Amino acid sequence: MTDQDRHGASAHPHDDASAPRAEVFRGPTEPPEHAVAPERHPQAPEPGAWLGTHYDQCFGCGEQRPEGLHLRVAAGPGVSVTAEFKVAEAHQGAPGLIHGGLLSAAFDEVMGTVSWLLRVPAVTGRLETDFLKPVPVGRIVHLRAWCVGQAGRKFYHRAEARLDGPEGLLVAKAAALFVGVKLEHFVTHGRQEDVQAVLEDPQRYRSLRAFDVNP
Ligand SMILES: CCCCCCCCCCCCCC(=O)SCCNC(=O)CCNC(=O)[C@H](O)C(C)(C)COP(=O)(O)OP(=O)(O)OC[C@H]1O[C@@H](n2cnc3c(N)ncnc32)[C@H](O)[C@@H]1OP(=O)(O)O
Repeated sequence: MTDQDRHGASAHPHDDASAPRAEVFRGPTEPPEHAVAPERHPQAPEPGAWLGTHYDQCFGCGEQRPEGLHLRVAAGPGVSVTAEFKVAEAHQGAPGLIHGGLLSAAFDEVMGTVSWLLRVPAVTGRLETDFLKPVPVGRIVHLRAWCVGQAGRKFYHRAEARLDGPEGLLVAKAAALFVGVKLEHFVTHGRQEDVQAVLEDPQRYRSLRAFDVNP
């Protein structure tokens, strides 16, 4: 059976007149035509400044999670951040290699931290990862994430991971759609004992005030 037999008159399924048109295939992580360039908040930390953990129990950046990634994220130029972590024993999938889901988690964390420069609390709507090379235990993964566009509440981010430093071997790439939310999102949906603990801790509350200036 030929392609023509399978899909009617045309040789390719996407040539079928009843199939969705090309723009439908752009994908939800691609900024639409009307997207605007993201704006770095005037009070965002200077490039090079450490952004610190947003929550000490966070798997990505929290200091209190022994098995976590312990990402240290720094503001970069424009609307970008950089970060590094060391691949630990607890991060293995195949013997001696990082678990792919944890690399995606690292991307999620750094792209999530881009929100700090925009001063808009946002959560991941969609996250795509291209795994290009295996990543061994014991190596440093250097990450960079940046925002490529905004359309209303939707923020379009990109990220890359390189071995050992900013000029190292490119091992993975990611694209994501983040959706801006109100702080109520966290307060309403989080397990209440954890939410209360955060709200009652003045140190944590100070870091959350970064978001209050935003409409
Ligand atoms: C106590 C306080 C602590 C605070 C600490 C801060 C910590 C931060 C931590 C960060 C940690 C790291 C980060 C993490 O790990 S964040 C954790 C992982 N993410 C989540 O848990 C998010 C779960 N999802 C939701 O809550 C809702 O679905 C959201 C909020 C995302 C949207 O529901 P909402 O009802 O609000 O809005 P909407 O449905 O009208 O959608 C709005 C627009 O977005 C478009 N869209 C949505 N989803 C998708 C999709 N999948 N593909 C394509 N498009 C999508 C949608 O079509 C629409 O477009 P348009 O029709 O307008 O054109």
